[in-house]
Amino acid sequence: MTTLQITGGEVLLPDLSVERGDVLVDTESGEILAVGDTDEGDETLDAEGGLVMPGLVNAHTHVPMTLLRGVADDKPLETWLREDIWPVEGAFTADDVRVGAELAMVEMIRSGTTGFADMYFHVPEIVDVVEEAGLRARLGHGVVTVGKDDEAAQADIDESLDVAAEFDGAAGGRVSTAYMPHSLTTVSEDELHESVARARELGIPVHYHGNETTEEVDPIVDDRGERPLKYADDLGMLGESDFLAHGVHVDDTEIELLAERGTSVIHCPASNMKLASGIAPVQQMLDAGVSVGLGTDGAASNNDLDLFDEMRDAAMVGKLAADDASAVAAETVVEMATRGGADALGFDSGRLEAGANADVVVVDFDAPHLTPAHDPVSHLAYAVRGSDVRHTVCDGELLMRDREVLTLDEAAVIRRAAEHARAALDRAT
Ligand SMILES: N[C@@H](CCSC[C@H]1O[C@@H](n2cnc3c(=O)[nH]cnc32)[C@H](O)[C@@H]1O)C(=O)O
Ligand SMILES: [Zn+2]
Repeated sequence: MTTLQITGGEVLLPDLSVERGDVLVDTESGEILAVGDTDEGDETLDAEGGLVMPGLVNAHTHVPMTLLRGVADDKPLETWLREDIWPVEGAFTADDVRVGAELAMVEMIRSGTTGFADMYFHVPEIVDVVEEAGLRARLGHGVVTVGKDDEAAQADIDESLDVAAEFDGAAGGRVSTAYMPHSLTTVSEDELHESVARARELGIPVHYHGNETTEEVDPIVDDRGERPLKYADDLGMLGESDFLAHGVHVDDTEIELLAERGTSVIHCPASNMKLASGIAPVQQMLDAGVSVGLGTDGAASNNDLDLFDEMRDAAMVGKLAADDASAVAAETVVEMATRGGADALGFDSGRLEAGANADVVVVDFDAPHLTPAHDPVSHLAYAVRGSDVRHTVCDGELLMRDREVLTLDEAAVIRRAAEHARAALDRAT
């Protein structure tokens, strides 16, 4: 056994109290051995002046979309997807996806994210990059069958189920998978019915965009005379390990259903604001017992992958939505970005506790915008930025030390990403 002691800082404990202490990690098994007063490690990581906390979990994103950052702003979802995003994505090669994923992973490591869920295509490339970057991820191939002939639609579904079966447990267990139909309107009822049953046979969770906009919800209600999540429930898509992104336009009956079924909702406040999709009733969902994680969604609708930003957005817009300044409090968003997301994705992470995965980051509190540090949890929600992260550890492996990314060549990744983005845009237009 080789051990790493993260030492000299304050530690954020699972009850969100903060104490001076160390975290001892088994770098081989990738587990936390002890928190608080620990033995010395074979190696040490200096956390002086910092807060040691669980790595953040970005529970809904599309990593290769970093290449589309700033490509199409200030448009609503449907127009944005059909006019701008899907045409360029159609020109993406497997290599573009790899390069976009690399850029996203550098960005996530730098801003304290150690785990994420991703829906995209060319998933084998994304698996490769996760393996190299050292992060933890639940990955899937997004299925869109609307506008495709039967053969192409079936091929898309088969590919999603095949990659999910093939890569579950890859990268030494850091990669897990899910079946990912894009949404309840971009895949037909028969297709969902049949494919979700196949996902159940494989024992893999289902992840999709749910109740994101009124343009998506209204036609379902008009055509079927029932709420979208009742429809999803009938299709078997509200299991305990399933998780849906957005949940913006959900009514009381749907909130109750989510709580009863134990299905998680991944709140993506920045994307919902930017595309003017609406404001998710997060406090209401939490009060009803729904488990909620936090996601950035893709970089083209955010426009970054900084979960500290997302925590602040969630707290701010949550108060506005509830017309109550005490709604979606600092502790709540910190929970959502750590344990909430980890639980939604089935990661044994998101808390600093012996036995949990050693997914740990150190935030440098020695900065003017973080002074005075009366309440570290308040700072995490409202004042810390991704660039304040000093060290990032995932599965016991050091991914960034003193703001230097160790697993990917940052300068080369940035250069390649800029080149690939330009070339893909040229091909698409
Ligand atoms: N196999 C599909 C690809 C789906 S991947 C997942 C898709 O979700 C899209 N996407 C990104 N953000 C959002 C969102 O907020 N709502 C709905 N779709 C999104 C993204 O652009 C990507 O095309 C195909 O052949 O088109
Ligand atoms: Zn999305």
